[in-house]
Amino acid sequence: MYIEAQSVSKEYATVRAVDKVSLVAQGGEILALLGPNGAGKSSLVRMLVGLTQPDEGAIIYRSAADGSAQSLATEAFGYLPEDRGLYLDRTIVDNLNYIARLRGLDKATAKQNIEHWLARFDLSERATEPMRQLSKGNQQKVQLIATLLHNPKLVILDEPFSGLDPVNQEFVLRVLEELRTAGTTVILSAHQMALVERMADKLMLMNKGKVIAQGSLPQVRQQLQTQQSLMVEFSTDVDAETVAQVPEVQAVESLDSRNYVLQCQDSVAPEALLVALQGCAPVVQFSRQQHSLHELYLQAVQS
Ligand SMILES: Nc1ncnc2c1ncn2[C@@H]1O[C@H](COP(=O)(O)OP(=O)(O)OP(=O)(O)O)[C@@H](O)[C@H]1O
Repeated sequence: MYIEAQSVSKEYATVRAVDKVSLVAQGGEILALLGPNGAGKSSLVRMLVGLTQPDEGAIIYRSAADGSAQSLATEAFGYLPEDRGLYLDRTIVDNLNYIARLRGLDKATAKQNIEHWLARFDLSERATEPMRQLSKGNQQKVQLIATLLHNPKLVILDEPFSGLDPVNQEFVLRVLEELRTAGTTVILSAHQMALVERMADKLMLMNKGKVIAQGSLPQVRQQLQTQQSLMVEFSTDVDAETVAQVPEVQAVESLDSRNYVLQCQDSVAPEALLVALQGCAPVVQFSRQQHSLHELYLQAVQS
């Protein structure tokens, strides 16, 4: 199954939380929604799982086989909500049995799946403890198990990494990669750029309800990158002012009297810049610095 959002918008009393957002998430693919607090990620996710309806546009679930539109059966998807929903006074295993029944699993399959996932998440020995006794991270792991228990084909996770330590974040990342390998469609929202950068096939950056960049990581980089940073080392001392006078250079940061970091428009060809810089003094080293997704994201949402 795959999912398509066609120019969906959602408005609350005073705010347009989602503004004409379109996306397609295919089986065997991880789509990550990124954006600052209030960007509209959860509002979008709630529409994707059918909890709320778009004011404009449409959400369509399609068969992977022939692309025909389908209704979304509860057993077909797993949803990790932003407001976690398990009963804190009940034990882990009671909670998971309850979820398994809701998802239509028979007793034997429920038992088998619960045991499998508890072992996988290293929680088998705590199965009979009330949720309340667990750390925040372990509660989050049980929430994830509740989402995956019935082997859904479409998994939608609102901030799956929140509350997890780095080791467990890595672990969840591996689980998501396994789901992808198994052909599951995975959509998640997250704030952890470095993790998302490593795993997502597609990214969608939102700000104030709108999409500001969308596509594969290289495509998103290209859409966000308006400036490039270059490092230059001259063979002799050069004044910062002399370097700043090179027309292509927008900003200069001096590391010492021979080494500079330069900011230029992304459209400037490095070869042309190198020729211009040679006019200041012979250049012994010249390289382009790669901005991290985190840096590009900050530039985009703060501008
Ligand atoms: N039920 C609601 N009623 C009114 N306004 C809402 C409601 N839900 C969300 N909003 C508003 O819609 C905007 C988008 O919120 P949303 O929770 O979708 O953002 P988000 O990107 O998920 O943020 P975060 O990263 O903080 O979870 C915000 O301005 C928020 O205050």
